[in-house]
Amino acid sequence: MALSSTASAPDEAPATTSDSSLGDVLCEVRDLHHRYGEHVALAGVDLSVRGGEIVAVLGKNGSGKTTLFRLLSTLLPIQKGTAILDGLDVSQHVHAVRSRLGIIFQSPSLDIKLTVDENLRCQGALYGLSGRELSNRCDELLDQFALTDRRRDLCQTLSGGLKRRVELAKGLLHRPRVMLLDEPSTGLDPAARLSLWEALQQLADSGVAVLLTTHLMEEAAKANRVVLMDQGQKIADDTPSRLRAGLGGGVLTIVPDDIATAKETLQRELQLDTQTVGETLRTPCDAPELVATVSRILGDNVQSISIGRPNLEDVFVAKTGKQFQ
Ligand SMILES: Nc1ncnc2c1ncn2[C@@H]1O[C@H](COP(=O)(O)OP(=O)(O)OP(=O)(O)O)[C@@H](O)[C@H]1O
Repeated sequence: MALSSTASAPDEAPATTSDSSLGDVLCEVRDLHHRYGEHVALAGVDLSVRGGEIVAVLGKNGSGKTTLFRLLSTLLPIQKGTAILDGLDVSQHVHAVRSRLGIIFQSPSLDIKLTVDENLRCQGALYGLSGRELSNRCDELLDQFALTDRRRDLCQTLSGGLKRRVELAKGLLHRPRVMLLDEPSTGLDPAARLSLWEALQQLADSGVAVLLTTHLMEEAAKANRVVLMDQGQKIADDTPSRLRAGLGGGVLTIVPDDIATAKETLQRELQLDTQTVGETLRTPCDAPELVATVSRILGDNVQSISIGRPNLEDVFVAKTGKQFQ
């Protein structure tokens, strides 16, 4: 069994964008509600994203993330509340809002029977670009996303990561001020995710407001700010490090052989409440001596015990009393 009281590997890059380096608020949502019939999908959400900022909306399946995006992208009418994009009221300026918005939805939007170039050109034409302007813009984006040498390849021959980069380039052709990405990492391997995040950071550095949804903790932890959603409501909104620091103290992580028995033993013997997270039991812990006590109580039924910093999953559990997964 491994015992450790050192901090676990950090799950996030620190939020590096200081407030002074951010631009104007380009996306603002106030008291946004949405119902599908009797079902409440959004119950009064407030949210803002400034130019240069990457904000991750993190929530379990069904928490309302996609609904929020559909409203912002004018695909659903706003029933109650307001959404302002680049100074324009979304419910009143549908076409102007669309021209300022880049969107990447969960489902792929590329025509895989066309080349990379052809996909970009079709998109450009939809936004009224043509001639030299369109050619120059395609060249610029292909270069930015390291796609120039693949421009004549059919999209069906590209890897998942490359396809996502083409989608990003496509979404950026018309120079949107706000970029919405719904679960952008879906289906990507770790290397492709890394490359996608580099591209997102470049975007933010160029002044674009980036708003993305995710249900991946490690992805949200890379954003400048995380908005935690649960059952159509915002339950937290801060930088990843401040959210984690807000919990204070550390978190005890136990990897038992038999998780159910260990949970029951800790409750019975120590009155210790633990949350099951994957194959582990986790609980807030400010007393390092608890490691030895838990080890003694669980005996052979434990592979490792460690104390580390809280992660965003711990924040979610603390705010909602529910497990994230
Ligand atoms: N067209 C619809 N009709 C009825 N209910 C819907 C519809 N679309 C979504 N919902 C419900 O609204 C709630 C919010 O759904 P939404 O898709 O916005 O959540 P989400 O956080 O994006 O989930 P996921 O991570 O699974 O995409 C869920 O309870 C969902 O079942």
